[in-house]
Amino acid sequence: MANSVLKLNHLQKRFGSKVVLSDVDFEIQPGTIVGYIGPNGAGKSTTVKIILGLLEPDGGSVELFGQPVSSRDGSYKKHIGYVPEGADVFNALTAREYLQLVGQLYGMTSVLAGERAEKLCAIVGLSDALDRRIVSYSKGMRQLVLIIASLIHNPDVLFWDEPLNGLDANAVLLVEEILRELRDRGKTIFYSSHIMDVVQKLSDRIILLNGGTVVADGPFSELAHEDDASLQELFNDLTGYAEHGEKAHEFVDVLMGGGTDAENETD
Ligand SMILES: Nc1ncnc2c1ncn2[C@@H]1O[C@H](COP(=O)(O)OP(=O)(O)OP(=O)(O)O)[C@@H](O)[C@H]1O
Repeated sequence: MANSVLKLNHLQKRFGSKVVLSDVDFEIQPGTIVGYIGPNGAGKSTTVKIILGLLEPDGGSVELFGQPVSSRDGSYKKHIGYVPEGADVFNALTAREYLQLVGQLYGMTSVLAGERAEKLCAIVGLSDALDRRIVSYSKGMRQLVLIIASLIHNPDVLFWDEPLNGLDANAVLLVEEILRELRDRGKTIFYSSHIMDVVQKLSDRIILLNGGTVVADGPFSELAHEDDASLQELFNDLTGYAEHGEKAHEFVDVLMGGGTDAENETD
C-alpha cells in the first residue's frame, strides 16, 4: 500500500466543556476522493482546521505527508489547497488580482498565476467577470473563485470544506468531473458536503463523523446495508434521525396552533 498522505491518530478536541472530537482516527492514501460527512456541528471543519494547523488538538496527532504538524516547516503548504467554509474573498480586488495574489503566496510568479487564472476562469465561465471587483459577484461566482484559488498552484492534496455551496447544477457537475480528473492524475481530495447524492456518487471513500467519532468509513457500496438505498438513508440511520415527519408536524403546530404571544396580542 502506498504511503499515506494523511493520518489522524486518536484526535481529540473540545471547546470549553463541549467535546467535539472524542476519538477520530483514519488514514488516507494518495489518489483518493474522500467525502467527510456528518451532521451540523459534528466537527468536520474543526478536523480540517486541526489538520492544517489552524487549531490545536487537545489529544492525538496528525501527520500530513508523513510529518507531524508540530515539526512541519512551511514548505508543505505549497502541496495543499484549501477551500474554507464560507470564506470571504477580497471584495475590493478583481478575480484576476486575487488569484495572482494567491498564486504569489504559493510561490508562483505573478505572470504565471495571471495566465493560469485567465485560462481557468475562462473554462468555468468567468471570463467576462475576471477584471471586475469580486464585490459584484454572485455567491456561486465567488465560490468558483475560491475553488480556483485553492487549485492555482497545482497542489497534491485538496481540503475542501463545503466546496459546492452556492454552485448551480452545471457548476456542480463540472467540479465533480474536475475532481475525478485530478484524482485520476494522482491527487488526493478530502472534502465535506451536505449534498448526499453528490457525496454518494463522487467519493471513493466516505467517512461519517457523528458523536465525536467515525461511525462509518468505506466506499458507499460497502457501507450500504440492504435497507439503505441511498447515502441519505444511511446517514439518517447512522445519525439516529428518523422522525423528520413528526418533528416537522410539531414545528408547524407550534407556528399555527400554539396561541403565541403575538397572536394573543392581536386577538
Ligand atoms: N472557535 C470555536 N469556539 C467554540 N466552539 C466552536 C469553535 N469552533 C467550532 N466550535 C463548535 O464545535 C462544533 C463543531 O463545529 P464544526 O464547525 O467543526 O462543525 P461542522 O461539522 O463543520 O458543522 P457544519 O456541517 O454545520 O458546517 C460546533 O458545536 C461548534 O459550535
